[in-house]
Amino acid sequence: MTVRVGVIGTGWIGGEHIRRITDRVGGAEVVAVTDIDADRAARAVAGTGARVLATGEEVIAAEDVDAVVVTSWGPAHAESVLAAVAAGKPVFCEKPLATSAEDAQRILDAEARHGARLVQVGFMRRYDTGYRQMKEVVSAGGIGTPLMAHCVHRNPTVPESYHSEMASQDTAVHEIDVLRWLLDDEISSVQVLTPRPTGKRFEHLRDPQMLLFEMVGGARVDLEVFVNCQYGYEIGCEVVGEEGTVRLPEVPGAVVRSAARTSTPVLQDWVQRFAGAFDAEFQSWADEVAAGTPTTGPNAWDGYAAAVVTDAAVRALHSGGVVETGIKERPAFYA
Ligand SMILES: NC(=O)c1ccc[n+]([C@@H]2O[C@H](COP(=O)([O-])OP(=O)(O)OC[C@H]3O[C@@H](n4cnc5c(N)ncnc54)[C@H](O)[C@@H]3O)[C@@H](O)[C@H]2O)c1
Ligand SMILES: O[C@H]1[C@H](O)[C@@H](O)[C@H](O)[C@@H](O)[C@H]1O
Repeated sequence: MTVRVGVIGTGWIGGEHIRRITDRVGGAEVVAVTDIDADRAARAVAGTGARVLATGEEVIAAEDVDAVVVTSWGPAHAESVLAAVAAGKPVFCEKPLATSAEDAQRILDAEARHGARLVQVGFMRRYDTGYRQMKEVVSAGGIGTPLMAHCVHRNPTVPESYHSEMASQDTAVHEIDVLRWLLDDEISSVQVLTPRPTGKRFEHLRDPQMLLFEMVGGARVDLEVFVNCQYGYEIGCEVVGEEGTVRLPEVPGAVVRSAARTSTPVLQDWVQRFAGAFDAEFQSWADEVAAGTPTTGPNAWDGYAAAVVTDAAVRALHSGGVVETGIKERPAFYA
């Protein structure tokens, strides 16, 4: 079966995913798209045969749309996901699932009413080869009980529309998910430290930020989020255990020796860094949707748990104190 996909939001990543599904993912095709900027939607599907519809509701309701991809702005995600679940259609939603735990809870409630899981969240790092190697090591007990993790998330620059809360909601949310997955534990508290701000930022933005997490089991994590670092896109992660450490491998690049210097390239964006992970994520999603079973990727609970932590991080940013997340038990529905 070919999964016929409708896409809501055809900006940077929406366009990437449309090309991915069209050119690289087997067993799926894009048949309909929408964007509040209709011209952008038309450009995104030029030459593919997919049609442009006026609204997300029309995409979700279209009879030839088997499954929905939501790649609009974060605050718009929850409404589209809720509409797709109400229509009984599988839905892949880019991160974040929602920009508040309250909205994410509405999605958990909607799936419970539907009686089966329909939602996958775009936490693509779980499909990255390096993170997968780390997960294998940690799960096999290769470093003993994890005690600490040190993480770095740097972007060269961000647009003026990026605000201080997005350091948690849009950027740190990747580490929040991948740490829960790597350490197989939930996050119990968060504190946000604000070092001297870089001069190379828009005035309204607090950048960089340092997030300190405590896991329910007691492990501690530090995460540097620095989204105007200028020099490139860099992701680092090291888990320290009782018997050893495991570190995310560097992405290989050719070593150049010239003019009395040695150099290697630094990646510039998430497209370069995670291209392979996105391809694997979408192939897996398409295969599992075609099989008619709930997908095994990050689900609505993972999106909810991340939103609980980002809500706490936003409160922590404003208060400067340690904020408990109050995360509840994972329901059996998401076991
Ligand atoms: N997994 C990743 O690493 C990754 C990378 C980039 C972006 N993202 C996520 O993807 C989402 C989109 O990011 P982007 O960089 O493509 O942003 P973008 O601004 O380039 O694109 C968003 C598009 O959504 C459209 N849109 C907004 N609200 C809409 C609505 N209600 N209905 C239809 N269209 C709507 C906008 O017009 C725009 O074209 C964000 O949530 C972002 O966090 C994830
Ligand atoms: O939406 C993007 C994307 O998720 C990137 O992977 C992350 O590095 C950026 O900080 C974020 O703004």
